[in-house]
Amino acid sequence: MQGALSTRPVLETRGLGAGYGAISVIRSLDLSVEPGTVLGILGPNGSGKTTLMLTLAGLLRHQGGEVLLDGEALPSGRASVTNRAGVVLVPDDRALFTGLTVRQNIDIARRKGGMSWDEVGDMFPALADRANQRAGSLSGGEQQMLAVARGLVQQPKVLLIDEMSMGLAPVIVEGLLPVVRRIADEAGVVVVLVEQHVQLALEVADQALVLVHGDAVLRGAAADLAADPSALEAAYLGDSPKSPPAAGPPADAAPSESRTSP
Ligand SMILES: Nc1ncnc2c1ncn2[C@@H]1O[C@H](COP(=O)(O)OP(=O)(O)OP(=O)(O)O)[C@@H](O)[C@H]1O
Repeated sequence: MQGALSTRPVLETRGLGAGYGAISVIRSLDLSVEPGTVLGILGPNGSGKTTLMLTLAGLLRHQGGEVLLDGEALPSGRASVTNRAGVVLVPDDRALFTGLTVRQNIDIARRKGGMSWDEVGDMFPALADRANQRAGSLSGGEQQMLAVARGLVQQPKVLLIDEMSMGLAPVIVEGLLPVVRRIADEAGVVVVLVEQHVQLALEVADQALVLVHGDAVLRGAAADLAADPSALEAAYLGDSPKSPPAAGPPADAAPSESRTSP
């Protein structure tokens, strides 16, 4: 995968299995992601994207295989150890302290060596302007910025962003995604981005994979995937050698024309 800073992967999974108790969702997933790479995780509803993120974050135990950070295996199902090692999740519900101000949300999360308030303000001017506003009174887009900023001040090596666009209009998402690119380019952070707006995700990502029923049915350079919407659509519909043809996802789960066409 592309990586401006080094060719040594920061994040790897080897034969990773994930799920819930007796339920297997992800089967034997291999990933290798280099510094400064944005990896887009795509796929229809229920395909295992959030399950993967929770497992990478240590919130779910592995069902098999391993997750490695800088070549060292992370313990299975140990969220605080994983977080301290540098894998930081921005959850889809954003999990902000809504009664606290923007600045307080940042200050609580900051780790030694993490981004300063001025650096946060440089990356998110809208947050700097609202330092003393309660997080609960921010707009959805501003709350998402705050959730990402709170992740950044934890000095992540890997930032897992689950559904940045949840509840947001595409135009707002379009404004947020360049920040994701900056995070990867300027800080060398690996960003793993789950995103329903396929085309927007492919514009910002270096690499992408499509999960369907827990299998990576299509993966490659984001630009290549964006250039071949029919392959992408076929992958969503389960029409792939690695995934037997299935009834297909619900109609609203398949990428719409506006999402897949370049
Ligand atoms: N706590 C749970 N217990 C059992 N099964 C679960 C649990 N959470 C999720 N699942 C199942 O795991 C599968 C994958 O769900 P997951 O949330 O990872 O999908 P997703 O790709 O993130 O979907 P979406 O795009 O709708 O958010 C689904 O079949 C879901 O029903």
